[in-house]
Amino acid sequence: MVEILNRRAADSGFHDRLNVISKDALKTEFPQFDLVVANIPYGISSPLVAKLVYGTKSFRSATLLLQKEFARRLLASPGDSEFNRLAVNVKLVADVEFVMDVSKRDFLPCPKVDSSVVIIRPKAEIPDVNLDEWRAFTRTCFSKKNKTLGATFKQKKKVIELLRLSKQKGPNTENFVSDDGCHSGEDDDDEEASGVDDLCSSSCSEMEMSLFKEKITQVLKSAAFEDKRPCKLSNEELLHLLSLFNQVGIYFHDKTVPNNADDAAAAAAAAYSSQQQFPFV
Ligand SMILES: C[S@@+](CC[C@H](N)C(=O)[O-])C[C@H]1O[C@@H](n2cnc3c(N)ncnc32)[C@H](O)[C@@H]1O
Repeated sequence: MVEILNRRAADSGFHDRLNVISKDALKTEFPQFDLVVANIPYGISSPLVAKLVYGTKSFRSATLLLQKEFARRLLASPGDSEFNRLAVNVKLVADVEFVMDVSKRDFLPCPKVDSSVVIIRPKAEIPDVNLDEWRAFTRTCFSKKNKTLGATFKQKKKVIELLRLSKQKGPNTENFVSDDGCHSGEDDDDEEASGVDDLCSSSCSEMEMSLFKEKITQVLKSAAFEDKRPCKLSNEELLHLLSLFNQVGIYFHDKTVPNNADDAAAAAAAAYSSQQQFPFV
């Protein structure tokens, strides 16, 4: 294809205006660009979209042919069954417009899946939020997207993780944890709790854990988030919740351990980010 393209450009007298880069799109640094128009391999949709919208290169728009289901997830709004972390993270920094569906029968040979064309346009202004922390926060919120936030943040593993991070990052840890609401020995019904006791004993006491858990619960209750599900929340609501956590010294960090396609996308782009000094994924 590269040869044909170069030959056609030469035949039309445009050869000196065409630079074909034949490299892995995920591993290669893009030159400065304005427009993307691409029929991409569907297997790299997530990391490629992440690289485009979270990269440092500012561009006008990307018109992409995507697998229909992936396009629906990008376009989904809170409350839609397809709404997930991918949509949340992309919508924070870009607008996505649906253009058209393309039937698999329009291709020869006929592929297994239908496609859709979308246009992604980076937002002129993005919210003032630490984007690494945002990604870690949405990973936590959407780890069980149909669970309530109260249930998600009650998980022992998550409480320990956040407590340790807050102790590292917080300006004055002692002030974060009040003496109220201590219920040491509380039974935790968290299925992820096993295997974290060592982690806890090495870094924090059961008492600290209980108090910190209570602090998390208070944040969730203060703005009526406890019974809400992440898949129904707008980005404004999620940003508000993150700021409430930060206000009481609770911070999130990015583990970049992929356990599904979206996490893999974020991790791939994060790896790219760290190599290329991108500000965030
Ligand atoms: C859906 S086809 C589109 C081909 C052509 N652009 C077209 O529209 O007919 C996707 C193309 O991307 C190439 N490809 C796959 N993975 C890639 C990657 N990581 N970086 C760059 N190109 C890749 C494939 O070899 C394939 O030629």
